[in-house]
Amino acid sequence: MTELTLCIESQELKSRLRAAALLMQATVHELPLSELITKRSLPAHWVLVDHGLEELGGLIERFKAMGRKPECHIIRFIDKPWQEYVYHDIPIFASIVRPPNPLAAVHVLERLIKTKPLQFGKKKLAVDSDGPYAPEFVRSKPMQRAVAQLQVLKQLPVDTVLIGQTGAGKDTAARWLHAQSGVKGEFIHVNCAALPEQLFEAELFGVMAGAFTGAQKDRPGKLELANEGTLYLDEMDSLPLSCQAKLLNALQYRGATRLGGNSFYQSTFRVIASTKASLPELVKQQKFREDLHFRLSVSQVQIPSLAERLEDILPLYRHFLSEVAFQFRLDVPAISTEELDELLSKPWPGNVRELHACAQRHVIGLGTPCDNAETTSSLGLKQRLLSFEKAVLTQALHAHNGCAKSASESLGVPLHSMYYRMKRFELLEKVGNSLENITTQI
Ligand SMILES: Nc1ncnc2c1ncn2[C@@H]1O[C@H](COP(=O)(O)OP(=O)(O)OP(=O)(O)O)[C@@H](O)[C@H]1O
Repeated sequence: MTELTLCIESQELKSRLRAAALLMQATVHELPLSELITKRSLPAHWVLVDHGLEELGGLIERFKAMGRKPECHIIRFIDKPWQEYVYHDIPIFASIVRPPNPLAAVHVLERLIKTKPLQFGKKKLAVDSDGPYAPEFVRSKPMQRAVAQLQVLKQLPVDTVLIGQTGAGKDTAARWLHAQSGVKGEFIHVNCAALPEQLFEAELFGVMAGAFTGAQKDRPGKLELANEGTLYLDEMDSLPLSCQAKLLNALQYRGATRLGGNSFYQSTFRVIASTKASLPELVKQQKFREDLHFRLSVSQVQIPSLAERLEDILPLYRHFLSEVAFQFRLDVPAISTEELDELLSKPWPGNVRELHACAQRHVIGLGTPCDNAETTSSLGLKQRLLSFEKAVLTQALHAHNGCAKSASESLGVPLHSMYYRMKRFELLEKVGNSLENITTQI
């Protein structure tokens, strides 16, 4: 049975957590923080606190002095996401935003408690990682400028153009704006570069049954689907001129007529467009309509390239390492000084996307930032498959607390074959079990 000790000051939060514990059928103890700090032995289970870090200082010191993995795990409730992100050296298991009701509390607590065997003693502690613009990742001036603009624009649903290199985070920014603006409707993504010219009208404006051969049913267009939401026109700079004229009309009147239809429908949506190239430059080259450029560019945000965000590279990289390690149930690798230098000196033409891929390779053992990507990608198919196999096995073993039998069943491989593979990849030690331990668990 799960045991929770509540060291909670806020009465409101306390009653929510009591109700959550009831729903989870967990046993609850209550204790003021001062008593917890001076208690002879710490409770060997989950301790829920809502204090500031300063107030928690005594408890943290006590954990540190113990010099070993404590049996007691602290979950700290905070007011705002990103108040703290990752704790590398203090033994707080997780910081989570105060759940708004008991059901939400059950949800987060159960999730945390389930991940305990995996996260315990590891550095992946972030739970409330619901935003790409945590102060942690926005230390560079150009990114601070971009985020300040996005913060304003999330409250003003004006049409917006996001300008930036490939992989810099335009899509991320568009989705963030949509999520933060609190609109009722959906986020509808249209990749202008992948949309054949002949299908443009059908896709954007919709189709009535019988409009052309094969149109058996009425189909709404993206404009209709985006009603009360966001229409994200990705790679807007790739849209052919003929389509630009049709789009301009639809944006001007915020509506269209389905192909084969007679009636004009209206739709209320915000347009966010992304472009790699400068629209005024394309206008000069007569590749982009000036009127459409003016129509869209009510506001513009330049998303900086990673090379302009040197201060953000390390926090982002660390975050990706933790995220990927968590995903594959692998250890978070340490970063050497050479690797740090390399991370800061690479040109990163693929921007954040490339950084993420680099962290993936690092975690699954396919290369460090010091290896150049060509060397890594020139690894043979066999070697890459072996690496993937190792990651899958490790993940299954962690998910089953090191029990080879359960892991082999979940993967659908015979037990003897599981052992063979575990030995081959030296996983017996990695999951913290000797062969004998694992055998006795069978
Ligand atoms: N600030 C950020 N924090 C965390 N991850 C990010 C951030 N910005 C971008 N990413 C990640 O980088 C990758 C590329 O980002 P995204 O798709 O937003 O770029 P893009 O500019 O739209 O790229 P493209 O022009 O190629 O479509 C994604 O995996 C995204 O999750």
